[in-house]
Amino acid sequence: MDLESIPGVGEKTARALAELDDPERALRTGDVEAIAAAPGISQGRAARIARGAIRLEHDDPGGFLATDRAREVYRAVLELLEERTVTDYAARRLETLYPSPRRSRIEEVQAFAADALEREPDPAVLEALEGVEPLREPGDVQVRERCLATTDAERYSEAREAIPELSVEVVEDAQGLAELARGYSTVIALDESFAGVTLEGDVQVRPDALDNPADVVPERPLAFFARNRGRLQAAIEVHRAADLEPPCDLAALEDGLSRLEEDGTVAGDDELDRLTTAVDDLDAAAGAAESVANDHLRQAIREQDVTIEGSDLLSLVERGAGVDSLLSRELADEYAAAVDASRDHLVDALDLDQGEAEIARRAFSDEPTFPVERDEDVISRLREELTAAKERRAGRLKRELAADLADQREGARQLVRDALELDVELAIARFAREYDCVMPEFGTDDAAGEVGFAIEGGRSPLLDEPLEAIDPVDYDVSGVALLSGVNSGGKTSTLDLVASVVILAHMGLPVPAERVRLRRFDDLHYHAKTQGTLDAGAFESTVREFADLAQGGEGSLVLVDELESITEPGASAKIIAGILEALSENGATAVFVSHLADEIREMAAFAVTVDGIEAVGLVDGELEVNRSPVKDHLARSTPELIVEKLADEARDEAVAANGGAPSGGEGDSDPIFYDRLLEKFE
Ligand SMILES: Nc1ncnc2c1ncn2[C@@H]1O[C@H](COP(=O)(O)OP(=O)(O)OP(=O)(O)O)[C@@H](O)[C@H]1O
Repeated sequence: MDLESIPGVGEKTARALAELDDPERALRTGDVEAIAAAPGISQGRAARIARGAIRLEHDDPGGFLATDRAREVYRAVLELLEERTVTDYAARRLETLYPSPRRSRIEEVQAFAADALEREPDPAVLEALEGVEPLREPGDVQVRERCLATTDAERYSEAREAIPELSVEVVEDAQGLAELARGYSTVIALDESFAGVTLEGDVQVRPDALDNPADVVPERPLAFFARNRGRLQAAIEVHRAADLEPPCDLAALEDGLSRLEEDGTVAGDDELDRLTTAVDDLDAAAGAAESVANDHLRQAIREQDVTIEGSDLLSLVERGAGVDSLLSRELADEYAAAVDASRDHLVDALDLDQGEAEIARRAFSDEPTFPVERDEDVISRLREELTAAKERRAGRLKRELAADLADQREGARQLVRDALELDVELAIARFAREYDCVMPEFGTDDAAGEVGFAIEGGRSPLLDEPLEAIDPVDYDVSGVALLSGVNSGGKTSTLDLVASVVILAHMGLPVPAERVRLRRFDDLHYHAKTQGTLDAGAFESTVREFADLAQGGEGSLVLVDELESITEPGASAKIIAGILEALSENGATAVFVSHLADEIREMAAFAVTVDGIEAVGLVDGELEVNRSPVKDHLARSTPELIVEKLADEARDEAVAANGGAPSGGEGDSDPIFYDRLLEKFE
């Protein structure tokens, strides 16, 4: 894929994207997280790039959302979807869904959405998703006890490149290797020429080492799994809870992970634990063993009556002999017992095996001394012995576990991707359930004679009301229509409903209605109500904008809310009538909300449809509104209904005051006056 051919991707971004492991996969699957891993690319930019790649694939010119309000509505419905994701990944991935005029794109997402609607948003799955995140590559792994060695400068560079986790040393000859073996637990010689050389220490000759890095540094795959252990366990849980087809053997992966500590070492091996504890506790145990011997001896000395002949004492003193010779002479047995106890203590405390115990026992000399002291050289040897055994064991376990896990790497990646993708699907499923959505039905490509849109039982997701408080709205428009209606009748909410349904439908998603039929639009121009009268400059630019709109318009859906405030009512009606004429001639679909519907109709050179949201009457003194616009019907205005309401109230008051007979002409509430007004509205 030529990255620079993606809309919005220049040379610099293309270079950044090329640094990704698999840029094509990331772009193809809309993996915003992976795209954002490219240097200098934010999540928001990554989503735009992903949308650009999709546009390129579907030959989509873009620009469906042609106005600020259209973009706002898109953002609002997207937010409703994003709110229903558990993971950040899924929220970012949803950003790659955008309204497109292209059939192939709409159908692609529709197929995905149809699968999504089959999903059950089980609370256990949602809970398990909390722990899933895209996998991370481990940071720098450095292994200090192993090194690579070569005599060749070229191999040296090759080795540094292939296995950066180990240090690479250049040696002259076998002598050099021997020196390295003193500093490292394991030396891996890369040159064939060293084959057959025997040296002290763990020196391995492995000319193929660079081809099998995981064998030489099992820490590498282990670090990957250790770093991602929690995420992988959560993804396993998601697969189980949702009963998803797993891309790898879940039990084997789980078993491998359970053998891994968070720092990449191997867990759950008794022998390794024993050796690790022995190394860690060696000093403390040696100190304790000394105390055992000394306590023992002290006790023995205290309890002993030492009888010594004067001549013997004299000779001892003359020889300058210390208490040690006295000990060996008089307390030899006690000393032997005390030292034995200390040796036993050391062996038991560190749980040493036979070979180690033999060394450990030598830490306390048979030569009597008081106080008894460990031989530091012996303790050091023991430490070296234990450490080497520990590293050998850890190395073997790591290699075994790394071999078990290495094959699961791809499966593990897929496992997490599938879990994250499920979150995207579940967000769509939850949105669709909560808003009682259906998949919309698109008509054929040509608009001629076709419905623009027809919504049955639609409920605007933008209304700030609980779903059960929203009255379902039916509304269909083909061609151009004016929408009249009482104040606060729901005209703006109807435009919002149309806009959100059309946007969701063009995103390929289900829509909040009982049934929706529509044609495929090229773009959506939604103009929100302008606040107050525009000044001359703003008026001019608005008229210019509509002039542009009136030029194009074929394949456009134009929604306009109370444009009349752009200037005084008479002039507004003329301008709106002109715009409607042009849009109608161009075959656009349009709904203009206006309080001047009647005047505009008068001005228009064609029979513009006027639909109306009507107050059906007064119920307990409150206006009751039929939220579904009535076709070809200018809605009665609110003032008329208010007068009707006042007339009714006045009549009731009069009846009450006169014990039944309406009088008229008295007090504030004059029914006759209100009736006179009502006649004028007829
Ligand atoms: N379908 C509906 N179901 C329930 N309530 C609704 C519905 N449509 C609108 N409403 C309520 O009516 C209020 C007014 O709606 P809206 O602003 O759309 O009316 P309007 O006709 O555009 O008003 P105006 O005459 O001021 O322009 C909304 O805030 C909402 O509370």
